[in-house]
Amino acid sequence: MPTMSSSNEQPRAFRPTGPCEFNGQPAVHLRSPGGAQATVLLHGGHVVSWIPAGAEEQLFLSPATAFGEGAAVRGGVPVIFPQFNLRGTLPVKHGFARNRAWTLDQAQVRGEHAFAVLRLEDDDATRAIWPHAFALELTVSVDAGRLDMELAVINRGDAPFECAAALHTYLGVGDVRRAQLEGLINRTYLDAVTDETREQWIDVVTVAQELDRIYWNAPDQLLLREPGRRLTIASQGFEDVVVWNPGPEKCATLPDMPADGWLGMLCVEAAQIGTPIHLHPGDEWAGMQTLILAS
Ligand SMILES: O=P(O)(O)OC[C@H]1O[C@H](O)[C@H](O)[C@@H](O)[C@@H]1O
Repeated sequence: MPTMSSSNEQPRAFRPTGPCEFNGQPAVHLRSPGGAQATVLLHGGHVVSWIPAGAEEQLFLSPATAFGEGAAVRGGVPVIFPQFNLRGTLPVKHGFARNRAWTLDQAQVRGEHAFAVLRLEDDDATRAIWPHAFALELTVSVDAGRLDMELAVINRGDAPFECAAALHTYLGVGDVRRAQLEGLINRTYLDAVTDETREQWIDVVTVAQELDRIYWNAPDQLLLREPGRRLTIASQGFEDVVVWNPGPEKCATLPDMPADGWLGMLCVEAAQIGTPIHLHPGDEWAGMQTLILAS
């Protein structure tokens, strides 16, 4: 059941950097000295809002999403770990990181940035379905027109493990049918709708119906264009990019989306799927996605 906003929440326009509540859930708010803001739920280590300085909300968050224990929030930036979709042995789609309570390590303003570090470690419940000792560290930072999200995976155990990871970013758009994603030309992708491997022959990806693609070894910089907006989507460490929109028919079957919700979103996900992350005991892997709004 979706929970409603609690009336004693501080209006977002005045929230400083530090712990807060978002829709009744524990969260951390970031505010840079220049006025850029982001909000991250402790549940899932889930970025639910990013407002660059002097601009509007850039992320999509479904008005019908559930919040709270066990929920997978629809929108924002779900953290996908240790499995992407059902591509692996776990029975849980997209793994368990998005469904669990993370802890807040720190939230600070430093120079022009405001940043927070959140952490998730293995426990009895995670080891019951994935028998490895791990830590995830998510660092979220805002500065002017820029959002950086870095996900680190650490092997805390005494045996190697393999995993996948992704930052499943839901970008908000005015009308997805008028949005263009540029930069994927000549890349090979798996079309997950038809289960076929294809080549991207033109430079622009547009959405008119369900679109679900994993681009392998994607470039580290893409551009989202729509009327009045240019947003650069950069990544480091993540080799793949997933582009997803449910389209009208699939959207109508999603209980946590309004029927026309697909028009207002485009997922551009920084992902490590094709070549699994392989970590020896004590090793660490990190990947970053950066969003930059052109002024
Ligand atoms: O509904 P969810 O479990 O959040 O998954 C939402 C979507 O995530 C990714 O983008 C996958 O490529 C899609 O196949 C999936 O439908």
